[in-house]
Amino acid sequence: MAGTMKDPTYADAIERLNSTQSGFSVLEARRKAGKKLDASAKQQMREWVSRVGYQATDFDALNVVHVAGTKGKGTTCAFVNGMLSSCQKSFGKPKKIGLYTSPHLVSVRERIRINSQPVSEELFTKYFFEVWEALESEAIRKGEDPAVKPVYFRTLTLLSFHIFMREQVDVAVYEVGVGGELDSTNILVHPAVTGITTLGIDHVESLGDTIDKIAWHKAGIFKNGSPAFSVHQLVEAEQVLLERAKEKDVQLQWVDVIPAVRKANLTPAEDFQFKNASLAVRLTLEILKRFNIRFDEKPEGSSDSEYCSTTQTWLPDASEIFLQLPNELLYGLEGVVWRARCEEKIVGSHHYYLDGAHTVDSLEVASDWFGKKASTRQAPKILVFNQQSHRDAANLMKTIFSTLRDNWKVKFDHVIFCTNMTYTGNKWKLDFVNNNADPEALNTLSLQRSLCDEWLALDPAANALVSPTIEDAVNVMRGIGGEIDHVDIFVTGSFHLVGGILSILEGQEYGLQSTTSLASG
Ligand SMILES: Nc1ncnc2c1ncn2[C@@H]1O[C@H](COP(=O)(O)OP(=O)(O)OP(=O)(O)O)[C@@H](O)[C@H]1O
Ligand SMILES: [Mg+2]
Ligand SMILES: [Mg+2]
Repeated sequence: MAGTMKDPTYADAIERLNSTQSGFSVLEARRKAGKKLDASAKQQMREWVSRVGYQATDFDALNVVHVAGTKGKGTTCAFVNGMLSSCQKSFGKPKKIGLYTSPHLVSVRERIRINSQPVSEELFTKYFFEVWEALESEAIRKGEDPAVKPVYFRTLTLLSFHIFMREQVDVAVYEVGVGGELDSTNILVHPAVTGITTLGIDHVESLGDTIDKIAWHKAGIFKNGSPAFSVHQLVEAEQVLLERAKEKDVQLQWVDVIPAVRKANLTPAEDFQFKNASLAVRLTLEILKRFNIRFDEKPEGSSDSEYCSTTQTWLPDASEIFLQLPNELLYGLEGVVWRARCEEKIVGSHHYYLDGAHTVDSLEVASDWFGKKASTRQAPKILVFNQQSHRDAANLMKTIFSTLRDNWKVKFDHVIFCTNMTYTGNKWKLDFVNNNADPEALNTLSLQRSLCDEWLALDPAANALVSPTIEDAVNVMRGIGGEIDHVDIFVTGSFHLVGGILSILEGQEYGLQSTTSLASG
């Protein structure tokens, strides 16, 4: 077979995977040409899938929960996974739960999990090369260039399908990558259920710059025959979702915050999190129906639930407002730790607040969360910020500044702008390689320098500085507050940044322990 290696290693797999990143120059060219997501994307993805030996309908067997949205996708998927895991403990089913999310924090394997654990290096390597070699030999058979491969995210999506099929996962929870309609996950034909989380503005270059265009894309995951749920949205967005549902003959159900979910102990205890969790409960109930899972005890206040008097078992009706959650669902929700989202971590006198937010909406949320916590204390405050992609980094940075000033009267004493490079001396961890950033801008730190100037214009009293790597930033911080017993540090703007800080604070092995991103039950 083409390109077959003797005993390929995990590093070999990651190197090949990284070679599929579009690269900065391709992305630039595409941007300049004003290229939107390619309308033939789905057809191309079906072609790749067939080269690996599947038809899209084969994935019906995965009982997929498919989730789109601007914010809260990953969290909602993690909640569904958490509840299914705790049902698995009580009822022995589903037997294997797949979870496909993005981005990753420290290891790319975090994106593909089975029963909450990232797939092992061994399995990842084995299945990666099965996919890779199938793609090459099919290309050669068709007289095409075997070097042409699907791009990074598509390759990972292909790999996830292959792994979940080969490992005989019986439920798979899928987070959409970008948008919905044209996303590589959207070749799914009969998902078990689809869900839309909160919509806002992001990825304007490919999805459009208004909420109705964005809603149109997200609604692309609705499938005839699959129940669909969405949290409430802005009026324009709701209208588009309803129209798209009608066009596909899908009955769309709106999800309000479920009173019983409101009582759950969730982190952060913010409104958006209760919305994510309520949506997740509704999605999970659809899966429980498929597996004929019913609860033994009928929780109080669930009057018109689906109760079976012969077996004395019970499943809440999805449309019901119930006041108390079955324990499996409650513990499943409460056990979820979705790392780098409103995460607090204490290291000596340093109290870290970490959130990978990188849109205006989510930075407002994250800044409010930090403000609420940190404004109560007289302590030095540090901000560490990076956003290396083409999002409007200056605008994102200003969102942090004004949210904290206006809502919490919080100012930062030190502001550090660093790159997304983890270690000093240009050392990258393979899983962190990002070919999509402008290499020239990284070398000259031009983005960091201009952000630094703009911050000083907003707050001349701040000690604002530029740091070439994340490790350098951590070292600078270690030198701050030697005598002081408490320093509040807000790290935000990018998952690469937060993942980098965490791996420096927790060591290389971070992200591969059982506590990573998800701990359930
Ligand atoms: N429903 C929501 N509305 C607004 N902000 C949210 C919502 N849910 C989560 N967030 C914020 O967005 C951050 C990212 O959450 P999450 O990873 O669940 O989103 P995502 O949709 O997967 O994002 P990404 O586009 O990065 O994959 C969280 O830390 C939180 O601050
Ligand atoms: Mg996104
Ligand atoms: Mg995500």
